[in-house]
Amino acid sequence: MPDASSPALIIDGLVKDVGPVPALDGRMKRVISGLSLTAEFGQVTVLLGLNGAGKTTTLECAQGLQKRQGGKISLLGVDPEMADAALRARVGVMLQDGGLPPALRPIPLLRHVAGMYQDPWPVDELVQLLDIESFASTSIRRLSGGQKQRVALAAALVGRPEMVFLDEPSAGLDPQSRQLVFELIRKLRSDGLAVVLTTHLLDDAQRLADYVYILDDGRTVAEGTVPELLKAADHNSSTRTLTFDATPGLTPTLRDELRLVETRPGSYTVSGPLQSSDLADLAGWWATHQVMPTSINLASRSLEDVFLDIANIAALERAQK
Ligand SMILES: Nc1ncnc2c1ncn2[C@@H]1O[C@H](COP(=O)(O)OP(=O)(O)OP(=O)(O)O)[C@@H](O)[C@H]1O
Repeated sequence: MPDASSPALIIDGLVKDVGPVPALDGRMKRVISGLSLTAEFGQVTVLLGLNGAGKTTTLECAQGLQKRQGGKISLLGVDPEMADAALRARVGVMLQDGGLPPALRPIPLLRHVAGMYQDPWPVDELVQLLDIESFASTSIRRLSGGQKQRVALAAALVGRPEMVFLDEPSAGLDPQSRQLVFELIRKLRSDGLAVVLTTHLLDDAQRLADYVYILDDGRTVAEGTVPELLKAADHNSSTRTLTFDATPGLTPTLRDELRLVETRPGSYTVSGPLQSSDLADLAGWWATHQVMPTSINLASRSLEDVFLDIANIAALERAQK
């Protein structure tokens, strides 16, 4: 295993231009503007961002697949633009479009890839972990999107890499396959690998991430562990949502800072900086008016709420520039 005392990946002030772009009269377009991030061994680092935020470009620069215009990158201690076969063998990559040979069947493909490494992950074990056996006799061309994803993940891991880049590994997976992939990612983490992944599924990020970077317009606009991001958002907007079902049209009186809406007859939503004393006030009001709610639910903010807040603020700031 690698030296886990220094990060697996360090990106410092990455700048990336693409083009020439016809819509810009053939000029280049800056899509990454000074982005920095770090990925540690034994952790799952998640990149979040709206479409076009720069996640794939960042990962491709980190892997040395695209040349950068500025900044420094250290991938397992080496500049990825100088990567040789030895470095590539230490890094597993699962791309969004898979890039698998369409005519092959999954297991021969994995055995072929395994043959390129001195000490590969036993193919049978990977096949079992990702439940590839059930579609093993089908050529890759005819596999469903989710089945291809699982083969692509197995192919990224068969060389026993020290770090893996997974671009949207859970996209298009059914709930059962998603669970298999999650368990495997958790195993990679506990085996000490550095896992860097992108996803649009905030629920997945919340369940898997040790550290999250939120990208917008080629920059990092927020970072932290999931609890840190949730806590910071609580300070900023402190929105928790209480919903309850009770007597239609009988609207409780609450503090001015709280917003109460009867979303449909008898269904109420309270949002705002809810405190425990508000719950006591509400219960008192119900007691006074002899109301017994039929359901009550207090939801804490999810990573999705935080992400949308941050993305909206970033978009507003861009519009004001
Ligand atoms: N060759 C290119 N020419 C013009 N624009 C490009 C080129 N490559 C990337 N871009 C632009 O760079 C930006 C970042 O793209 P990138 O694919 O990295 O985003 P992303 O965050 O991965 O998006 P998604 O979530 O949709 O996969 C986008 O605005 C994209 O249109």
